[in-house]
Amino acid sequence: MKLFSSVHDVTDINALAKEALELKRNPYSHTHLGKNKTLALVFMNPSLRTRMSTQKAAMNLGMNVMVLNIDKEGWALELKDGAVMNGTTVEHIREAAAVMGEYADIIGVRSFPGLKDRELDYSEDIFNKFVKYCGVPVVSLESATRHPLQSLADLVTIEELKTKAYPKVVLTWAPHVKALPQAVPNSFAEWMCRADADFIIAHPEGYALSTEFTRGAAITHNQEAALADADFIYVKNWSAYEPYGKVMPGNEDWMLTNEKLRATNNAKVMHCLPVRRNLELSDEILDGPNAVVVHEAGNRVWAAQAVLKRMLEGS
Ligand SMILES: NCCC[C@H](NC(=O)CCC(=O)O)C(=O)O
Ligand SMILES: NC(=O)OP(=O)(O)O
Repeated sequence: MKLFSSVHDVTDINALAKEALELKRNPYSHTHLGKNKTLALVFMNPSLRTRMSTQKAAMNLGMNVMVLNIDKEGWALELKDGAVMNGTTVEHIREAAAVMGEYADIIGVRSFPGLKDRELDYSEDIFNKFVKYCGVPVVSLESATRHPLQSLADLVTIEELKTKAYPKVVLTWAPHVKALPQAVPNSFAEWMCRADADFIIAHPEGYALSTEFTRGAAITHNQEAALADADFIYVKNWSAYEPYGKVMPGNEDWMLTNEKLRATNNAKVMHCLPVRRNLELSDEILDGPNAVVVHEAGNRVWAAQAVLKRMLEGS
């Protein structure tokens, strides 16, 4: 594997999830694989889980890891080709990415969307320029439109905890005070559309995701109907795709509560984290027996380790 940017870079998602679970059972089975290999993690935005779980995964494989918070610690990056750099940007991504490729065998990149210009965000300009200029395998640590390491960990979690071959999985929109990216729901949808699951998306009017990611999913504005008999509920806020990046007033009643859980099949509640308590998800759910969010975050290690292992193997 030379690139892990979306579900399209994986031929068999179930085999990859199985490999992640094998690594969970035997984390140090491949410590020789990463000997004298270096992973560089480049962050343009904050991170707790992605940063620590990917570092841990690399260490389990015997790799060395370097982290650069390029937004705070690097030179201001220029992205535009042909730019006359007489303003605030100091270094072009062409040199920056190429230089990092001299120091690392694999590079991870986190680059959130600006949520102002849809065409620019959905072109994955920053992520694709890293891929183009660094010259080594690249793994997405959440890009403008996708978060595949999260989605793989989510698939692993569902495979691990499901009690039937074909569980009902509901992705439900949740309230928030800010405009958030569509990357996590886009990505979860495109993985779930290929998973062994009955997959439904519930969101208020105005929050339809791009059909590029949701093709094959059932979509409804009726949260109550969607939650009926659900085995897994994936809670996430996102801003509108059209009009791009907007947040509509209202819809506070979309927060998941114990009352809403009653109609489900004792559903396990998932969230990628970080989660804003009592806005996106109630205390009673997060502190109750149905929440699997910490377990899910734990699985980020095995997802990252399976991907890094394949990159190191060149398979
Ligand atoms: N990597 C996990 C999610 C990252 C991001 N959440 C956030 O930016 C939360 C910010 C806040 O709650 O203020 C998102 O939704 O894509
Ligand atoms: N879920 C997730 O990606 O968390 P971080 O943003 O903390 O990495």
